[in-house]
Amino acid sequence: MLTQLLTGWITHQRWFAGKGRPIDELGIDSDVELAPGLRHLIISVHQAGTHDRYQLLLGADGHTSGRYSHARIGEGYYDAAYDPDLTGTLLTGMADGHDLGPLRFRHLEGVEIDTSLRSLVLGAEQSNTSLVYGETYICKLFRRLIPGVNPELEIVTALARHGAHHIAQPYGWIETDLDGEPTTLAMTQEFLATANDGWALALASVRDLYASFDPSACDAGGDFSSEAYRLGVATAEVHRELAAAFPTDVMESQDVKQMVEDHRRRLAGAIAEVPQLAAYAPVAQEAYQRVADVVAEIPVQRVHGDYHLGQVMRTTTDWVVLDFEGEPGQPLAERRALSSPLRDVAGMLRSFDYAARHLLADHPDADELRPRAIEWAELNRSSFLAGYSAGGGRLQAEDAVLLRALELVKAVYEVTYEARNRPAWLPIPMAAFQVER
Ligand SMILES: Nc1ncnc2c1ncn2[C@@H]1O[C@H](COP(=O)(O)OP(=O)(O)O)[C@@H](O)[C@H]1O
Ligand SMILES: O=P(O)(O)O[C@H]1O[C@H](CO)[C@@H](O[C@H]2O[C@H](CO)[C@@H](O)[C@H](O)[C@H]2O)[C@H](O)[C@H]1O
Repeated sequence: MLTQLLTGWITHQRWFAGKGRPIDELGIDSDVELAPGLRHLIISVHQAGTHDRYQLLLGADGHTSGRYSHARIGEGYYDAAYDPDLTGTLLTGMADGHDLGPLRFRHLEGVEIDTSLRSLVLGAEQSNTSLVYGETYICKLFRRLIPGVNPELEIVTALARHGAHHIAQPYGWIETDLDGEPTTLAMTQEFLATANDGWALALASVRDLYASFDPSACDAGGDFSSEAYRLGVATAEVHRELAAAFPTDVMESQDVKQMVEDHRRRLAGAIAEVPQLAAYAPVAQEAYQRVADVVAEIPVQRVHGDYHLGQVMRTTTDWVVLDFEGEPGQPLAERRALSSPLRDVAGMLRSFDYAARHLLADHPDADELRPRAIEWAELNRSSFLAGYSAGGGRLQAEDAVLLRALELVKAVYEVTYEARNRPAWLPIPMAAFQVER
């Protein structure tokens, strides 16, 4: 029976959020035939008081004669995201803009989608599954479904309408209604075939520095600081475009204090999960208290929300910002709430620290290299900030208190993220509390 097969299979998927807990019940909420041999399923998973929904492209084995054994779900069925003979149906649907039962396929006005391209699943499985069509489109299938328009779709379509150029152009999307709300199932964007992601570029620079005999970060061959500066400029431009495309506001003193309270609560939650963090709690508490004491108001707007080097790509001409979804796992309302753009600035500053430190973990000369790693991070942090200011981003002397606190807020988030996903990386965010700024 299909639900039994799915129950056994889903717990092994990278994107399944309920790992380690038994499934009480799995049901099929929606089952739509997209093409012969291809069904679109929305599955409900009930586990000890939680209810999550996931989507799946279900292929019938008869169609493939077992060619997609790596995507096998069980006798007779496989995950058809891996079958390029079937995934063209998604492009055709978006190109036509038709409805299929409860599913709505849409494209942006004026966009023509090439339906002849074949897909490949991008790299390793993440929280979502991305299909790359030829070298032209990337279609992200959101696996775990949260009712509401996905912030990534909402933001990039609004920015595209405003003529923004630091984004991958959106082309189309698929949606349905969940709990009475239009809910994004997938979105298709321009695939940046020749671009490199910021994390890979930064690591190349750090490796180069470690290998070189130059005494300082700025003299090393693979200097990244001019790129960090350009990234700062691009970030300021994206913030300006977000402020033009969405409402803005000013957070008054009472709300600033409320925000500080929320950060304190999150810190307490993180300590409950990762007790070693307790030793550094006073550092964060002090930074938060300074915000409550001296910051009277904060300009707020839509922001990226989970900004780091893995979310930016360098094309031949400029930096492009991806994945405006906010922090995965946070409720949609929180991810869409207005925030200080310094939150993104703080996120990227943390990312320079990550890039500098993560290669130290297994390095035989870690103690010798540590000062150079710190120097690399400081150089790129200051270049990024200089670029952000030059690009028109608000960064005044009095913003230092808020920026410091937001960096520690991000480090607290990273502590729980690493404890859950990559415990060996935990020392990287922990080090953020040991640096005096
Ligand atoms: N438009 C794009 N063009 C080229 N590569 C992309 C594009 N979007 C995403 N990628 C690649 O996929 C990776 C993960 O993308 P992302 O949107 O951050 O997914 P996730 O939400 O799973 O983290 C990026 O680091 C990048 O390498
Ligand atoms: O890219 P995602 O939306 O999945 O973001 C999550 O995973 C990130 C790691 O892939 C994580 O980022 C942290 O590690 C990065 C290096 O791998 C580093 O550059 C970031 O600064 C650091 O926060 C992110 O926090 C998490 O939400």
